[in-house]
Amino acid sequence: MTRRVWDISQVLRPGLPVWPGDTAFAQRRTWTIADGTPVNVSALTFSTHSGAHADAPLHYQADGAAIDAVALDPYLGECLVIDARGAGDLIQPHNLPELGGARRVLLRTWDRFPHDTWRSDWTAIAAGTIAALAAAGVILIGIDGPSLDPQESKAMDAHLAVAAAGMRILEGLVLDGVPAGRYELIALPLAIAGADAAPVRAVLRELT
Ligand SMILES: N[C@@H](CC(=O)c1ccccc1NC=O)C(=O)O
Ligand SMILES: [Zn+2]
Ligand SMILES: [Zn+2]
Repeated sequence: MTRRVWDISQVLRPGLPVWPGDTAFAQRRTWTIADGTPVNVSALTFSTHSGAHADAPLHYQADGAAIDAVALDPYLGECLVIDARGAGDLIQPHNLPELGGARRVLLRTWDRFPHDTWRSDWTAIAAGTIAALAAAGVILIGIDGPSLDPQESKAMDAHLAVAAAGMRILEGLVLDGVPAGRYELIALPLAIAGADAAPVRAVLRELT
C-alpha cells in the first residue's frame, strides 16, 4: 500500500514573500541548452529563511550551532498536526489539545496560506507554550507562519524558550488541507556550512 504524502513546502520562486528588508528569491540561467552547450544550469540567490525552513540555533543565539551541525533526528519521524486557528495573537498552552506523547508538533494558524503576500499579522507562540511543549517531551515545533515570534518582537521570547529547551524549529510550512492528526514528518534542512537556517522540502506521510 502506498502511503499518501502531503507536500507542506512553499514553492521557491521569484515573488516569494520574504521578511521585510530580507533578500528576494532570484534564479538566473548560467548555461542554456543550445548548439555547443549540452545542459541548462542556474544560480540562486535567496535568504536562509526562504519558504519552509529550519532555524539553526545560530539564528537566535550568538554562539549557537549552525544548520550543518545539528542532528537530523528531530526532522524525521512521527508528528502531530494541531489546528490552532482561532488562537488569536499568541498560541497559549490552553489552545493545545492532548499531545498523546507526540515529540514533534506542527501548528496550523492560517485559514488559507498567504502564498503571494507578506502578512504581518500571523499567530505567534507564547514562551510558556514552548515551555509546556518541551516539558511534555516535544523536540521539534513547526508552524505555518514566518516566525514563532511576532514580527515586531525584539525579545524573541518563543525562540529563546526553544533555545533553553534545545528544541528544533520549522517555519513557513503550508498546512492548508492537512487534517489535524498524526503523520510521519520528513523535513531535512540543506547542509549549508555555517548557516543560521536552511530551506527544507517538508512532507507529511500517512502513517501505516
Ligand atoms: N525571526 C524570524 C526571522 C527574522 O527575524 C528575520 C528573517 C530575515 C530577515 C530579518 C529577520 N529579522 C530581523 O529582525 C525567523 O525566525 O525566521
Ligand atoms: Zn526562520
Ligand atoms: Zn524562527
